[in-house]
Amino acid sequence: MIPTAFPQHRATPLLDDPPLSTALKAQDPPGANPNIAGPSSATTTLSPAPPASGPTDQTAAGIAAPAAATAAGTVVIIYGQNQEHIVQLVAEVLGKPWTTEASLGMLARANDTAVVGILAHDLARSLQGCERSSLILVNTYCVENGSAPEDSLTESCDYEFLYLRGPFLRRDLSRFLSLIFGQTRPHDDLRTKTRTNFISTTFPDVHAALPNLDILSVGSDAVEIRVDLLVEPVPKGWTTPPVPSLKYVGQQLMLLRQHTELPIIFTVRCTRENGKFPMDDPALFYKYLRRAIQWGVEYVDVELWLPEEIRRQLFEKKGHSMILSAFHDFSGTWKWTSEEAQRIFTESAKYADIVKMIAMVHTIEENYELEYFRSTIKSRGAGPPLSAVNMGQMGQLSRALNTVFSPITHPLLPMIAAPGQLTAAEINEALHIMGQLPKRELYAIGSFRSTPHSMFMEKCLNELGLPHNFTSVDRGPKGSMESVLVQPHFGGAYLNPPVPTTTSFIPAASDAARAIGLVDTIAMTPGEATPGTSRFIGENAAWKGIRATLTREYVPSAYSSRAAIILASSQADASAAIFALRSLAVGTIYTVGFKASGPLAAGLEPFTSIQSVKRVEQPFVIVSALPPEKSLLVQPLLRHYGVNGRCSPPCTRGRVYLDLTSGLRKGDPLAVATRAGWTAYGVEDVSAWTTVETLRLLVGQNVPFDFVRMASGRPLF
Ligand SMILES: O=C1C[C@@](O)(C(=O)O)C[C@@H](O)[C@@H]1O
Repeated sequence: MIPTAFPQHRATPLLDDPPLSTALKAQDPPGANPNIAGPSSATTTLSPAPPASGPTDQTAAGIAAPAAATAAGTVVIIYGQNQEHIVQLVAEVLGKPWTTEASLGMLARANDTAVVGILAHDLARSLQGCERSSLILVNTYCVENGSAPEDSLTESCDYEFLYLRGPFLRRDLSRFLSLIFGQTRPHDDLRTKTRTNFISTTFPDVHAALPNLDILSVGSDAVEIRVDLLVEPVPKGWTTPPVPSLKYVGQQLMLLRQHTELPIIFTVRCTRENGKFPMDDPALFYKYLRRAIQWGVEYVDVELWLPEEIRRQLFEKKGHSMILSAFHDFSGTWKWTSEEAQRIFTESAKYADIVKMIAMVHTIEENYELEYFRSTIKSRGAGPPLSAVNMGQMGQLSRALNTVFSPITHPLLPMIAAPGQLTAAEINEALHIMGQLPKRELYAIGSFRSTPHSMFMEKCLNELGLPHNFTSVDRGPKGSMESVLVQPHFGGAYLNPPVPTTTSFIPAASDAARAIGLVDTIAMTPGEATPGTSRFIGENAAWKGIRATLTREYVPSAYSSRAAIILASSQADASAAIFALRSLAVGTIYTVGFKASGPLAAGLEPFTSIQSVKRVEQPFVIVSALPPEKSLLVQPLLRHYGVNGRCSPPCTRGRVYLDLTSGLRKGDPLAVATRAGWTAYGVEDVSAWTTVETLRLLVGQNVPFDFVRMASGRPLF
């Protein structure tokens, strides 16, 4: 049983709000400038330069630069009868105004300032004589009654978003839009990891996977949906079709995507390569794989036997999806040392972001040959990374040695996807035995002793089959932390509360940690695995937790150039949030309760009087990092802007409230925010995302958000 883990948001009874003026007075920082920005400066403030460290850390985090514009073209949302709400929702998630048109001919030039909705029924007529290349057509379709869009409609569009109304809709939409517009690049993120795994799910129906999906995907960086293994239900007495229909596949994919934040790999495996898809019609493969790109799937598996023209076209049309070229040899006569192996790689690499080569073997030596082959590919330098493993019991060694997208299984799956597959824990155990993953002493330093959080960390280590020890130590008198860091097997730590970057025992700090001024994680520098001789780096995981929370239901560019307000009693409490907002290129950040100084201060304006509130445009985001006893003070602002705020840009309704306060608080700002129309998040979401990042920094493994959130003891939704 996983223990209850994180600080819980306590819903205390609503207290009366202090008036807005009292709230601001109470928070006036000493010496704050009373001449605060008027409306014009609020809207024309120069975009603050991103923090010096921004790009480096952002690249490492797989974060595409926040685009001010969504895409080079007008985003046209095609919607069904009585489904106009989806146009508004898309606009909200993109942070743009919207309109509906009866004809696209009216849109003279590419214009990315607004989202345009058009009824599906009007599309074909309206496209005639229209400059198609300046439009990005996204078909939206509600699958509520089990129906599916017309093929011809889907094919005339660039992308398609299938949806069900419900609690996941907005999140799923944000993920879809972020991917198709290149605003999140999960592949860039994964490329920086030393090892990556994906779980091959083998369910005939994704519904069966949902109850265990969180636990199934611990240790995975992506989830594979084996489309060829899906079995479409048919009425009694009917025969099951040889392949699941696109309609069924679309619904299954939508369901899976709604239940995991991990990137999805869309695989249609043919009969010759251990799959179920017949090979007599390559065009059918094209149809399914092309559709996966239109659906915004992160990775599309394209088999090498498919005609070159099909592979080329898919690669050319991949948008921001990544192509995984796949080759399997079941003959039992495969030779990694052959020229054929080199040729297969070269051919695969022509149209691939990752090349996957897999062969059935019968001797242990064939694993050594594979390792030699891997080294020859590495020595070629340029080209896509190689993911290569052997199948069969004799090939298991190669599954531990492969570092790029190792296919893994889990005991809760109905069957293994290929002979010899291992679990994430088995791979880690094997690596440990082979001396590739030495045991490390990890620490939680601060006020953690016997807290649920460190118990949860230990649980994760067990689940992942990692050999490390995890110890909680209270931060004691001066010098006590240094003594931990010099332990011979010290292998990393997380620190709560964080410590200033300037603290003497903190080793080198990452760019982000330096800009924020705080270190919350001490991790081994990438590529090092041996405790005792390793070098360490001070990191800040909190800002990534904040950013991940902020972008769950809005794409990064929704924040671009828009006003934000941060309330805190000190800059230290606000700095990770400032950094996260800067990484999203927000406009002016108004501060309440503290005055910023140093590198983070550029573009911040203290917000001090009631007049200032009246003159400032509607902020898109409010973050409160107030201590619990002052948490009440944010409520008047939430109410004021929730009801009275002037919108910018006009007609966009979205706004985000993030509450970073933990502990017994006064009032219930989250409830106030929700009632006033804000998309509200509490500290539990940020803590869960931060834990995901911390584990990744400390042990290089992915523990999905939903698993962490589930373990925090509160139902997810
Ligand atoms: O390509 C692969 C690898 C695999 O065949 C394996 O050997 O683990 C399993 C498949 O599901 C996946 O698509």
